[in-house]
Amino acid sequence: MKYGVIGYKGKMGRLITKLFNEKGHTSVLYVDKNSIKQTDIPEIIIDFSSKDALPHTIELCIKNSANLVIGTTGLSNEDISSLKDLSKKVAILQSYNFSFGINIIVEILEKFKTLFSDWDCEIFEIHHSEKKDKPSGTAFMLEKAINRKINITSARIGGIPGDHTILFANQGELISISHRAISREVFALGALKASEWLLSKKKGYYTFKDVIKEGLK
Ligand SMILES: NC(=O)C1=CN([C@@H]2O[C@H](COP(=O)(O)OP(=O)(O)OC[C@H]3O[C@@H](n4cnc5c(N)ncnc54)[C@H](O)[C@@H]3O)[C@@H](O)[C@H]2O)C=CC1
Ligand SMILES: O=C(O)C1=N[C@H](C(=O)O)C[C@H](O)C1
Repeated sequence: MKYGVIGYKGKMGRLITKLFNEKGHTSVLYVDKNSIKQTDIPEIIIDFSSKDALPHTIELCIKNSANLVIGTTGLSNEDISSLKDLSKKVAILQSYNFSFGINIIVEILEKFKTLFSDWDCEIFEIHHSEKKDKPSGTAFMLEKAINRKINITSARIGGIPGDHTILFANQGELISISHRAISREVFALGALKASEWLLSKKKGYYTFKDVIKEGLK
């Protein structure tokens, strides 16, 4: 596929470009802060950058009729509404976490949340010290899956790619559900899987759960 990367100079942008090229895909659009290079029309645009990039990303998707895979976090409700509007024109896959593991945990939480309705719950997340947003997008995804207001504790320390723990406790027991990304390559692999899946779609709003749905049945 011909693809473009928004945030190509960043940690995720560089990994995505390397992986996609290794798999035989061709990068034809590179965008970063104050920098744009285009050699052809992309079929898919992949955005792992910053919420500030979103208006330009949307403009590029419309101009190139390109589908969008977006992993950028820290998006507002208005940003999500803009993406939903865009999904009437092209296909969009948005997720705050492109690992299989977190999406499986989300599925489990959605299914069993009522069993925990009278348990205390807290979410803890740890990320590398360069991460700009707090709490993580994934923590919000987990809170949404449990469907109630949950206290989230964040730490920004060292080079941790992404750790999330959900604790459920009552007076006699503690359940801990944890996920650790061992390397951020897992997110690049998820973005590749998502892009290949989205390529044939014409329009609509999808999440990474749609990609892994077959395996969850
Ligand atoms: N959904 C997921 O699975 C994952 C999401 N992320 C998210 O992806 C984003 C990027 O993460 P990293 O690569 O670690 O960050 P990074 O800071 O290493 O890279 C971000 C890149 O975006 C560029 N950028 C910033 N503002 C821009 C703008 N207005 N226009 C174009 N480019 C712009 C920066 O110059 C930088 O090169 C973050 O929002 C992060 O939370 C990161 C890992 C996994
Ligand atoms: O910025 C990161 O690095 C990550 N961001 C995502 C988030 O905010 O949840 C996903 C992952 O944990 C890595």
